[in-house]
Amino acid sequence: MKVIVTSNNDVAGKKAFELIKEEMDNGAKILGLATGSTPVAMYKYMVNSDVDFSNMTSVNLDEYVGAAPDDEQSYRHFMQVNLFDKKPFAKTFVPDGLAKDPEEETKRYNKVIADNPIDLQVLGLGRNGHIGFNEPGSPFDAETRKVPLTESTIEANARFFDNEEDVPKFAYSMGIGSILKSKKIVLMAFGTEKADAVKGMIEGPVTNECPASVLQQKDDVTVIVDTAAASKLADSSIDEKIN
Ligand SMILES: N[C@@H]1[C@@H](O)[C@H](O)[C@@H](COP(=O)(O)O)O[C@@H]1O
Repeated sequence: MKVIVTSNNDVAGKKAFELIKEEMDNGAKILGLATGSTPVAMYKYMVNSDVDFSNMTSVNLDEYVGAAPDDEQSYRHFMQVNLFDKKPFAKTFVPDGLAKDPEEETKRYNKVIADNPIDLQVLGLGRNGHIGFNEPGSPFDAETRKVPLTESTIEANARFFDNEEDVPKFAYSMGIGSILKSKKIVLMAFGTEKADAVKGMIEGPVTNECPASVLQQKDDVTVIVDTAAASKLADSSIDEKIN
């Protein structure tokens, strides 16, 4: 695990974009993408670059169950607005929040992941250490499935909805087992509210109580955090600082 601390999330987004570009120069064709506020700066750098993504495929981590693609809070909508509408990809996959049969949808999405092995997976981090929507307690070998969201995640994501009651209670999420199959991982986390999760992920025991801690066992993981999210880390955990 390589840990980079940046002065702010814009610098982090630029660094993550550069890592994507580097992988594309090395032949990467399939990106695993994430939503949330964390990757927004990275998408801005992608959109404002002269990089051509029209031969690329993307596979997103998750989607709210019940969210229509054009719902403003759906992750499909987020991806269209922040990236795909401005930088077209050849193919983009996001779980279908409106799927009638959850079991069929998870099977379909597992086939999408198997058919499109991810070269580089971008991740954010939940305040409780979740990745995708793999909440504490999630098995490390899980594939895509329908998962209940924890109170902490519902509360954290309420800022995107008019009322907390409107936050969906379930999501489709790529499982940790599938995430670990990607060749490389870039995880970003910003702000003091992520500092405990960042510490657990990097310095804590590997336990599914902090799902992201499993990344300690994977090669080729780059963690990019701002100074606030890094505030509880020991100096010895930090490999590089970028201002
Ligand atoms: N399912 C998403 C995750 O994919 C995201 O990484 C995380 C952090 O969100 P944010 O980046 O808005 O802090 O929580 C959400 O619940």
